[in-house]
Amino acid sequence: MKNKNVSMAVIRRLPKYYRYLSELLENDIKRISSKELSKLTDFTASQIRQDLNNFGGFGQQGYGYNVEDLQRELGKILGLDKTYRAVLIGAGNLGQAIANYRGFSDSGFEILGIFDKNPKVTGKKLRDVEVKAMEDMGDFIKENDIEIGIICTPKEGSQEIADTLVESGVTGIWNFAPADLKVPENITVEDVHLNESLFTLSYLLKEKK
Ligand SMILES: NC(=O)c1ccc[n+]([C@@H]2O[C@H](COP(=O)([O-])OP(=O)(O)OC[C@H]3O[C@@H](n4cnc5c(N)ncnc54)[C@H](O)[C@@H]3O)[C@@H](O)[C@H]2O)c1
Repeated sequence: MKNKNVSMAVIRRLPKYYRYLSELLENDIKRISSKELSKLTDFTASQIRQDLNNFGGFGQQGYGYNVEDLQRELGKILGLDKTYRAVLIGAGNLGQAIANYRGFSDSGFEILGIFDKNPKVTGKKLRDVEVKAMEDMGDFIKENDIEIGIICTPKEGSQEIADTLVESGVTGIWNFAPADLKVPENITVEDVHLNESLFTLSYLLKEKK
């Protein structure tokens, strides 16, 4: 599969293709042209063909794409054909919402451990997972072969949490804290900065007036 040096812009479009293809499959639609996929996704047909060609191309001239094959292959490209073992830190409003959402575990992201520094929160259960004290996190990560850390704490303390995650063997961080974490090169951080997204909306609304 020729997926070396694929740009981040392409990678960021793949989940959207995957989502629409999954919906098509649910609706029992067996094939789709890049033109039809373009109408759904708002990407141009040539963009779609170019994007998919990065990975070897899956369409056939005059036929389009086989929805099931393409969805499965994109799933593999996105790494969704395996399960991921994760811990979540910060069992507050956001942490609880994420831990309670079944969609993530259905996609193969299993939250096996939840940690919080507040003793009033530790001992409580979120979807059968007991919230543990931060002191227990390092050993838990090592013993349970955890790959992903989900940070749902305030900015303060988030860098120290990231450091502990990395020292303990985590290789991916899903970061909801409004902080730019410093991590070694071999560690992948995906930030979800909800406020920044909201401020972009605010800008775009202002520009329309
Ligand atoms: N709640 C949302 O919808 C939302 C929206 C946008 C951004 N965020 C961001 O997500 C983060 C969490 O927000 P929230 O609303 O869930 O906050 P919250 O105050 O409800 O929960 C934070 C939890 O983290 C724990 N915590 C704090 N510092 C810690 C540390 N150093 N180690 C371990 N645990 C620690 C607290 O005890 C608490 O249980 C914040 O950074 C916030 O900016 C949340």
